[in-house]
Amino acid sequence: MKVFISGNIAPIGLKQLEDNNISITQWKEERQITAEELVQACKDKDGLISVGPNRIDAAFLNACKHLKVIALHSVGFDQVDITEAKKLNIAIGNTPGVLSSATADTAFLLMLAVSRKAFYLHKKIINGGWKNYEPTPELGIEINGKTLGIFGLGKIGLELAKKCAAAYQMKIIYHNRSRNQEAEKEIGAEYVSFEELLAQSDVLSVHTALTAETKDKFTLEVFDKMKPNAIFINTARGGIHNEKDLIKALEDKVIWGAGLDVTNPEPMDKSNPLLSMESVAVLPHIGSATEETRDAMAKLIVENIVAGLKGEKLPYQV
Ligand SMILES: NC(=O)c1ccc[n+]([C@@H]2O[C@H](COP(=O)([O-])OP(=O)(O)OC[C@H]3O[C@@H](n4cnc5c(N)ncnc54)[C@H](O)[C@@H]3O)[C@@H](O)[C@H]2O)c1
Ligand SMILES: O=C(O)[C@H](O)CO
Repeated sequence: MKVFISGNIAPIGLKQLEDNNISITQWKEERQITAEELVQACKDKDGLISVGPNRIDAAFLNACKHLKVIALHSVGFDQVDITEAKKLNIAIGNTPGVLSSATADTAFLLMLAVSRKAFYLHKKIINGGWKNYEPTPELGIEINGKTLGIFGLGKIGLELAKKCAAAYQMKIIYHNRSRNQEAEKEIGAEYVSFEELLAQSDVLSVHTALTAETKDKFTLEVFDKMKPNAIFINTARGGIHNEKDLIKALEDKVIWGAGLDVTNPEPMDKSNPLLSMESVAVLPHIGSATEETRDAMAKLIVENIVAGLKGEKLPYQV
């Protein structure tokens, strides 16, 4: 059985694939593989491990109908045409759960970094701007005891809510497609309408998938309904907020700050105005990027690939 890997996965995953007698070919270049190159690379393969944003759209799936399984190196699957894959009987697997804590940590890190203007002040030191100790004009705001609003209280949202309730006694409110009884019982999370979420959150963190419903959900009109001292955090997908509107909302002080692990497009251009704003922190999509989590993701990917190549139901099937 032959598998193509379109990027890097943890070495433990490569070893486990070899232990299962799976022959692997891997994309080693620094640049992202193109759509044409991906089709070409998958021509004689039985499975694909898709790392990064390669579009697994109808064109790709129809050009590679022979694939038995595609294991995503992600929990998100907005890059995949699931309906078409189902029609063509190609199993799609993802990596739920194992990355929830690491990704919630990234949201937590951004929340604190924004609240104290940490990335901006770090750059200020590099640029020789730290002259002496004095009350700084760049004051932060505190998180302790404030209200955290979660948009999309699934696995990652719940991890963040638990961390914020425990560490900072934050009040947790959330808006979701359905009620999350576990969160309501465990941390007293309160279900609110989307409008209430906007009106009450001091920190609003996005954790839904990118779908037709959530695409461009956060526009200027929406930011306008938030508190002027609110912090907006997005570690889900860059397409969920409208970037032009977010820039305008920050420039006009409609909201206080923003922390982003995801942007639209990715990579973000280094001239982007968000990168020079005081109360903004941006990371290059590192939500799950810890050694422990990447090892755990690789193990799930191997389980999905091995099952898919045998024609069995994937343990983590989308
Ligand atoms: N930055 C990163 O590296 C990183 C890492 C992991 C996941 N992610 C992103 O985070 C997303 C969430 O991951 P998860 O494991 O928590 O998924 P999940 O499915 O457990 O949670 C998503 C939640 O959003 C809710 N939801 C979906 N559409 C909604 C809508 N229109 N309105 C309200 N609620 C809605 C769902 O009901 C669910 O509770 C992924 O889809 C992925 O895009 C990013
Ligand atoms: O969805 C995910 O798991 C991350 O964003 C990695 O792509």
